[in-house]
Amino acid sequence: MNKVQLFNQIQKKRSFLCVGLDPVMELIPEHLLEFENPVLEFNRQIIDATQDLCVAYKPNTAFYECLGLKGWETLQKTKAYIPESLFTIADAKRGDIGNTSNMYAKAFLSEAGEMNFDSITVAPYMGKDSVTPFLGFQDKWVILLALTSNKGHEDFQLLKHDDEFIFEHVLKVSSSWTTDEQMMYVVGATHPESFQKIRSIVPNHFLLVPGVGAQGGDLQSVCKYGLNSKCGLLINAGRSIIFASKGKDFAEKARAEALKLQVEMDLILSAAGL
Ligand SMILES: O=C(O)c1cc(=O)[nH]c(=O)n1[C@@H]1O[C@H](COP(=O)(O)O)[C@@H](O)[C@H]1O
Repeated sequence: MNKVQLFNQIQKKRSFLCVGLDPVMELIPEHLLEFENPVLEFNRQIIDATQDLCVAYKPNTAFYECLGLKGWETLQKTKAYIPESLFTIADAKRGDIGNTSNMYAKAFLSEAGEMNFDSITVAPYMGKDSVTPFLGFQDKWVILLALTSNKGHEDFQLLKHDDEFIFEHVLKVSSSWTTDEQMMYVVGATHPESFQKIRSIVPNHFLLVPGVGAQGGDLQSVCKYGLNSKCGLLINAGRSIIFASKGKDFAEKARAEALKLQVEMDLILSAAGL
């Protein structure tokens, strides 16, 4: 999916919500355990209940990899179940020497492959040749970690280099590797104070913003400086939506949580004239 198509979906749905599909076997409602593949059934029902309220889904591959072969199959079938009009993110946080990155890119982005995601999260630590192999696919995206939502972001991302933070340096340097039609950045919702600076470095890029909901991030504060003329934000919420209830009403409750965010997003878009 290209940038114009993504923005069109945002305007059509009045939403820039990304639902995080990070299922945990222990939290799957009991009545689903009778299905041959409870995790897949869980994901399907979450997708059915939320797809008109969001523009993207982000399965984090760790939640599937830990289930072995069956997990990979579940990831593939989940991806295949997501309607084509929604943007898909393989949250795999890859990045390695060039020829290895090339294989990761094929695995997750290739149209001929089994996954065929629109995008993949990538760690910048190994530099340009570890990232560029992911850029060789038309209308597919790299989502590079910039300022992450976790406590450990302080350990490296906030070190200074030439009087700027390392994460700012990552934004400056990596944004010259390709255009804002192929690169997005991860910025945690837990750092609302950083969005003004980030927008001065990358005014036009989409930002994937995890951390709203379970991690305590606030939508309004992120949007204050994060929003740009093409919206430029995908706000991810995982647990607060998919585990809103552990009962038979889990899909209904997930929808209610997604709806709350979508209604807020509609107002934000309208106030910005989008
Ligand atoms: O790349 C990510 O998506 C990511 C980056 C980051 O800085 N923080 C972060 O929480 N994430 C992911 O975003 C999701 C957050 O999920 P919830 O905290 O359940 O909403 C998880 O899949 C995390 O791995």
